Order: sequence, then structure tokens, then C-alpha cells
Amino acid sequence: MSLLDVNDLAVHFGGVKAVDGVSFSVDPGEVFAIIGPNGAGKSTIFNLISRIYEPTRGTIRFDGQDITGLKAHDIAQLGIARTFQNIELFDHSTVLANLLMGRHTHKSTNFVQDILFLPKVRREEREHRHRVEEVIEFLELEAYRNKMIAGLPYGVRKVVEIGRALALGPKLILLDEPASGLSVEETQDVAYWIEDMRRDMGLTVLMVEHDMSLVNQVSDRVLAVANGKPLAMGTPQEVQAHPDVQAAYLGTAVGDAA
Ligand SMILES: Nc1ncnc2c1ncn2[C@@H]1O[C@H](COP(=O)(O)OP(=O)(O)OP(=O)(O)O)[C@@H](O)[C@H]1O
Repeated sequence: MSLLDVNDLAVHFGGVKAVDGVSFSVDPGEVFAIIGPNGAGKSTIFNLISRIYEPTRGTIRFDGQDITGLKAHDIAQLGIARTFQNIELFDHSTVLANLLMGRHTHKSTNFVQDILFLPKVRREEREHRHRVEEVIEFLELEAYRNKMIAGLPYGVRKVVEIGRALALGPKLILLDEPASGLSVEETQDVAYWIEDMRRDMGLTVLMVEHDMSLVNQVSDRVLAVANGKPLAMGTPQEVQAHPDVQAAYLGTAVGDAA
């Protein structure tokens, strides 16, 4: 059974059909990429799945459950985490504090329990710290643990953003352009982490990406979209060779349209 099932998804903003009849399924443990030229609707698909936008039409099922009507907070609890194209971290907090915030959705204690620091609160706090320390080790962020986000290089902030999503302990992670703005070496690190996320953490990965070297290296399957509509789906090689995909990127090599 698929982990994620998107069926005939559409959202229209006034006259703009940002997403228009997109369907795909992602299997457990799969790395699935969505590609397409600028303005194709890729981020909008992410915003629909993470329940930021209401679809005009279509359904989204996750782990056998219809999540089309759920709120963003509910889907985080079900096990969907995401990163954003424009990094969304708290600049004036430390890396550790930002990663701990990624755990918030698992908080089951209330305010009174918190101020009394009851055993349940201490136990949860320990679990949160443990998970966050695992993420810090996994992403090799030890040197930055107590540093403020604002002072960190862009590449490190991008990694912390992935860490914040991983801290949630998700089944499915949505990565919105994980390689954008990164050097070739940093992009290679992202490729290794994606492979490790799948192998060591058993994660399923859905990513939007322009960098075709990353897409080719890590993706099992690719969906190409343009003008909100699906163009082709298959292996990275099949999709890049598809005439409609070539036409959508006319004048540029596929992947250079960013
Ligand atoms: N909230 C919104 N209101 C109106 N139009 C929107 C909104 N969100 C997206 N759009 C429009 O939907 C279309 C698709 O945008 P989207 O950001 O999803 O493209 P994209 O494929 O992610 O592009 P890029 O690669 O440049 O990030 C664009 O025409 C955009 O202007």
C-alpha cells in the first residue's frame, strides 16, 4: 500500500490554476521527486499536502487515512514533516532550541504540569532531548548546537531546517528545494543524508528540486509538472527524456531552469 496518495489535486487562485489535476502515489521507503520549471506549481503541491492551502478539488490520503480536511498541526502529528524553500527558523534562538521546537507537536503535558515539572514532564523532556541529540549527531551539527541561527552560514541553516523536520520523528519528510543555494559539496552531503534517512531511519522522502544531479542520484521516481499539470512520471531518466518535459524546459537543459 502507498504511504501517500494524491488524487486529482487542484487549487485555483482566482483565474490562476496553480495545480490542476495532479495525481501520484509515494510508496513507503521511496524517494520521490517533483520537478518542473519556475511557477509550475511544485511548492503549491507541498502547501496542499501540508494543509496550508485548501484544495479546490481532489483528495490526499496518508497512511490509509483521508487527510484532505485536516489542519497542518494534525498532519504533523500523523507523521508528515516539511522544510521550506525560504528557510523558516527562529533566527535569535540556538540550533538546539530550534530543533527542540520541532518536537513541540508531540507535547502531551499541559501548562500546570509543566510549571510543576511533574515526572511526566521530565520524561517527555528527556525523550525530546534524546531525539534531538540523535538528529544533531546524524546531521553532524555538534559544533553548532549552541550557536544562534542568525550567525550561521546559509548551508548550515539549511541543514538545521532539515534537522527541525527530522526532530519531529516523521514517517514522511517533504523537502522543498533542499539543494537550492548550496555548493556542489554541500549538495552532495544532502544526497548522502537523503540516502541515510531512507536506509537508517526508514523514512519516505518527497522532494521538490531543480538540481537534476541530486534528483538523479537519490530519486526512485520523478513527477514532472508544468503550468500546474502533470507532464510525465517515471524514473529520472524516463522523465528527462520525455518530449513534453523537454518542451517545457525549451531553451534550457532540464534542471537548469531555476
Ligand atoms: N497564494 C497564492 N495566491 C495566488 N497565486 C499563487 C499562490 N501560490 C502560488 N500561486 C501561483 O501559483 C503558481 C505556481 O506557483 P508555485 O510557487 O507552486 O511554483 P513552483 O513550481 O514552486 O515555482 P518555483 O520553482 O519558482 O518555486 C504561480 O503562478 C504562482 O504565482
